[in-house]
Amino acid sequence: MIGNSRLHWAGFIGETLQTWDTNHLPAAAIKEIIESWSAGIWPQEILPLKGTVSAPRDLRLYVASVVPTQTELWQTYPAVRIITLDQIPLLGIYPTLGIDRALAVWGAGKIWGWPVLVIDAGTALTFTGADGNHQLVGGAILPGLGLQLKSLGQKTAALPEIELPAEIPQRFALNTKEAIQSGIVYTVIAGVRDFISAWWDSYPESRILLTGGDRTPIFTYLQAQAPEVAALITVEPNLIFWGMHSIVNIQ
Ligand SMILES: Nc1ncnc2c1ncn2[C@@H]1O[C@H](COP(=O)(O)OP(=O)(O)O)[C@@H](O)[C@H]1O
Ligand SMILES: CC(C)(COP(=O)(O)O)[C@@H](O)C(=O)NCCC(=O)O
Ligand SMILES: [K+]
Repeated sequence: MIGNSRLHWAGFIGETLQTWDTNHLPAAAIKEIIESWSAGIWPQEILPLKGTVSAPRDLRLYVASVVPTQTELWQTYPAVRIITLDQIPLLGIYPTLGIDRALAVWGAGKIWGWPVLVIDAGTALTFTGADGNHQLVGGAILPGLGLQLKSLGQKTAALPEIELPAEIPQRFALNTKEAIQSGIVYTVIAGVRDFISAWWDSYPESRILLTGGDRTPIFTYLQAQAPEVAALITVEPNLIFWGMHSIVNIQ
C-alpha cells in the first residue's frame, strides 16, 4: 500500500505474513528491487526481512496507491497488479475515493461485519463508513496528527515543529510546546468522538475500527478522555491488507 508518507508492505513468505513499513523509495532502489525479484532473489539490502529469504522468480506484487507518481515507478515490473476502485465490490463508490479508504472499509466489513466505520489515522485522518448493504455511506477527511504538527511548525515564525506526546497532555498549557500538543490532541479527540457518536446515531450496532500510523497515540488519548468509547473500538493495523487479501482472492 502506497500512502502519502510511507510504503506499507505485507508479504506472505512461506506460511507466515510479515508486515513492515518503508519510506517512499527512489527510482534507483525500485529498479534494483525489480531486478532482484525478476532473478528470484530477495533484495535484502533494500528490504531487510527476518530470516533467510529467497523469492520465487517473478514474485507477484499487488500495489494499491494514493500517490500516482509512486505507482508509476512499479509499473515496469512485469508481475505487478495494480488494485483499482473498480475491483472493490463496495457499492456507491465515487470516482475519486481513495483506494486505501475503499480497501480498509471493505476489509473491515468482510472480517468484522457490516455496517462498519473505519478511522484511518495516517497522513490524513479519514472516516469511512459503509452500511449493512455494503454500500458506502460516506466519510470525512482532515489533516492527520503529524501533518497538523508539521503545518504549524512550517507555516508560522514562532512555533516549533514538535512530536506527539506519549500521554494525553494537560489541556490548559503554560508553554508553547504543550499548548500546541493540547490544541491538536484535544480537538482531534473531540472530533473523533463526535464522528463516532454521529455514526452510532445512525448505526447503533456498528463496529468501529481504528488503523493507520497514528492509531496508537489516538487510541491512548481516547482511552484517557473517553474510556467507555475506547473500549468499543477495535485497533487493527492491517485493515488495508485484509481488504487487499479479499479482493485478490476473488479475482
Ligand atoms: N517511522 C515512522 N515514520 C513516519 N511516520 C510515522 C512513523 N511511525 C509512526 N508514524 C506516524 O504515522 C503517520 C503517518 O501514517 P501512515 O499510516 O504511515 O501514513 P500514510 O499511510 O498516509 O503513508 C505520521 O503522522 C506519523 O506520526
Ligand atoms: C484521503 C487520503 C489522502 C488519505 O491518504 P493517506 O493519509 O492514507 O496517505 C487518500 O485516501 C486520498 O487521496 N483520497 C482521495 C480523496 C477521497 O478519498 O475522497
Ligand atoms: K494532494
